[in-house]
Amino acid sequence: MNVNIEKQTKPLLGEMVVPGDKSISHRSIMLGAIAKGTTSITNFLKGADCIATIDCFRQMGVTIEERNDIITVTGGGLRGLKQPVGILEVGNSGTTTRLLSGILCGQNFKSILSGDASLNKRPMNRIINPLSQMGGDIVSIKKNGCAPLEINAAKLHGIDYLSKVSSAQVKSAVLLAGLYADAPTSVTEKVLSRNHTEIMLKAFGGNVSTEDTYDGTTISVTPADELYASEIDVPGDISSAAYFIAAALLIPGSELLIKNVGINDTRAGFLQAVLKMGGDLTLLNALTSGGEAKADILVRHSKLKGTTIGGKLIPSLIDEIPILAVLAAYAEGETVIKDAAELKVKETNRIDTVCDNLKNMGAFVTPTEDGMIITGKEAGLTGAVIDPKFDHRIAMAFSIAGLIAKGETTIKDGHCVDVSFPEFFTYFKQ
Ligand SMILES: O=C(O)C1=C[C@@H](OP(=O)(O)O)[C@@H](O)[C@H](O)C1
Ligand SMILES: C=C(OP(=O)(O)O)C(=O)O
Repeated sequence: MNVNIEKQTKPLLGEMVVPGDKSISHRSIMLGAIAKGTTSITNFLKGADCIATIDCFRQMGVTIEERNDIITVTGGGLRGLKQPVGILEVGNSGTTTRLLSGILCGQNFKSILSGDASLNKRPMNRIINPLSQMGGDIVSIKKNGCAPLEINAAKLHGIDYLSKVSSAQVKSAVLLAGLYADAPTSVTEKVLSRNHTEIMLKAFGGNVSTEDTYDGTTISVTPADELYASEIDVPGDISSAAYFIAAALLIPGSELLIKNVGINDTRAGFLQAVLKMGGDLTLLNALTSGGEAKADILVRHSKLKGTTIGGKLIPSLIDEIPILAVLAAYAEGETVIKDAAELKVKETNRIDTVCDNLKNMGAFVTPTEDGMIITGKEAGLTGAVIDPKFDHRIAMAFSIAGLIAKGETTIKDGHCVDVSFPEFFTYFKQ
């Protein structure tokens, strides 16, 4: 399905909410499924990725129901999962694949995980290596370091793992496997990646601790006898809010309030980057609930300037780089995005896909090994046919670019937004 986008000159005024956070939604199903009792989840994101997570656990005998917009997950405890009959289909979701692999390494049955064409090209040695060090029996079936993955029953040992990448998926896979190990497990990251697993594990009764160490941040988990059901209220997804924040920043006269957005420090780097660019953002009604910080975000149209986005900020805004690149194309001066080589191993190579599509719209952009350099264009961008290569973040970022570009923009295969934000184009039209 191609989506056509016309230039929009009317300001964005009023209030909105965005759907629940994808990372937290995945984890609420996973922990609910291995806990004893019934977990209830409100504001769960019904995006394709999180539905893939639900389907995988249903296939392992977990009862997951929806009533009045509340999802309930009835887990049978840490050892309550049953051997799946068929292949566990993880779709487009790296989070499902990597976190679930950590859990599956601790089970006493065989399982196979496989995804779509994009997922089956993404690197899995980053989890195969540490999980194998723990004694896990996990292999890439095609021996190419990618899914499909086959996992067999094994006894797990605790390890101290120094992660090469700041990746919450790697960290979480190891910590979840650590629940099933014979001794404590730790993961050290140079820069702390999103910490939703640690926060939620505590809510389910897990014993997790975090400390600053010489090498960065070390997160430790002790083997658990059981986890216990909890109640999770998922905050709005800052990654989804980012597109509308960007639209309001770019369209003159806009003043938009986005309510109930997750602003966990390890996730909210986008807000810091926008502030560095001179964006007018105000946080209102900030509070912490279930360990996760949230707030309403008031955003007003702003004249943006170029900046450097790199270093420690990168893990906290990694999924927002496509939309930051769009903002940079409209900012005054040069924006350098660096230390973001991880972009190459997402749903697409996001350095190439962003740069190619920005160039199509007439932007001044140069890809680099670990990011890109963008020089803002006073005359603005011109509408174009955008090929997001089935990458939801690229489709949404360029829909916003199309809103302010001259002429018409067409987003090819726009339905790929279903992965993280199925109602995106409905919100967009409103
Ligand atoms: O743990 C998570 O929920 C996620 C972690 C990030 O990936 P990495 O762990 O590969 O950095 C992010 O890009 C992804 O959208 C969701
Ligand atoms: C990279 C993403 O997700 P995942 O790794 O779960 O596929 C994303 O949502 O941008």
